[in-house]
Amino acid sequence: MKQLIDVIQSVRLSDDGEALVILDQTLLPGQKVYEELRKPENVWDAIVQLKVRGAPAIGIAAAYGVYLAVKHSPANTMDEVRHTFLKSKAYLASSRPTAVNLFWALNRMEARFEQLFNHSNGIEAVIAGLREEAKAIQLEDEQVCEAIGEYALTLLEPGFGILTHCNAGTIATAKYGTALAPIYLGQQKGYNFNVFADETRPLLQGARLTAWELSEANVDVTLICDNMASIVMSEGKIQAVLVGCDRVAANGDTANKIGTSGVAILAKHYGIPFYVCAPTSTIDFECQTGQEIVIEERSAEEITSKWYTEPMAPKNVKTYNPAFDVTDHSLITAIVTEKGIFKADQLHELREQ
Ligand SMILES: CSC[C@@H](O)[C@@H](O)C(=O)COP(=O)(O)O
Repeated sequence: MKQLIDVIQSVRLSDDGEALVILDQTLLPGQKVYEELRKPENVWDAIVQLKVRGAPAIGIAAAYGVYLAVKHSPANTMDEVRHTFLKSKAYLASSRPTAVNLFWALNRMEARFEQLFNHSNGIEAVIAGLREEAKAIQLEDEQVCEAIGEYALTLLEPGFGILTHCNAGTIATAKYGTALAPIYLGQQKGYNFNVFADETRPLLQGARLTAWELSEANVDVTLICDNMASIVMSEGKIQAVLVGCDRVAANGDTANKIGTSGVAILAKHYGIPFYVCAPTSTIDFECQTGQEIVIEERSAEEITSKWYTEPMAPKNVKTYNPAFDVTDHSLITAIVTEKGIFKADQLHELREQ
């Protein structure tokens, strides 16, 4: 029988290569709507609105975005093509600031572009090469997530209660997810995990996406409000915390969805291991500590009125809506990558590889 991870693809190129097809994550779990995006403006907008979200999925979308910009451009000369490429790259890079995969994927596309530009047999060859590179980023992400899942599974035992925050599942990546990858792989082996999903205020990625993904996949999942994590931990229901992340600094500090650092502090208090699952493309060795990570701030409306039929806060009340927070490396038991499991102070080994 086909599993959810085999049938849901949140980002892919259309069969004719003319558009990026995304699953609109803002409409889940109510509606499963796929949208075709042809222009960089559409891709930019989909990333800003979180129609496509999750660090690896954003990177894949942006990679296809620059390919589509060149493909649909009226450029006639190689210099015009280069101008189009660089303009759309800079534009897509401005969509969200925190997830390093966005910049990583765009830089990789640029390196390929320069190669093609210097050795190319014309515009069509550049377009074909960019398409190939974006597809490679997507396929590699699938393999990378599977490897993360296999490594993370070695840290877990059948029957474990697992707490997760936000959504680092199959829809946030090419396939499998990062933090949810070991849960899918464990399910295939009959591990029978009990997963607790934090609802993840204010945009409810845990309630709308993780709870949806896991229940569609027949994983035992229990939805809790963010402020219930402490009680479920104190009741002995959680044996491990698994989260994804948007950027890992060289010292192991980790930016992930707002609320993650609070979960890590609780896990430390209750003596529960806290694992961050991330592809090595999420490690930013240019960034020395978490203090250097730019944290996206989003609109007040996400806190005051979204999801409610009437505004839930006084008009004009001051708000603060950081989309991510940084978990100090001292709270992280290990970082699970496709190349193995690392303590924060071992990350430099990956830099040397
Ligand atoms: C594999 S997804 C990893 C992270 O991007 C994820 O945990 C997260 O925080 C996503 O935030 P979002 O704002 O929903 O894009």
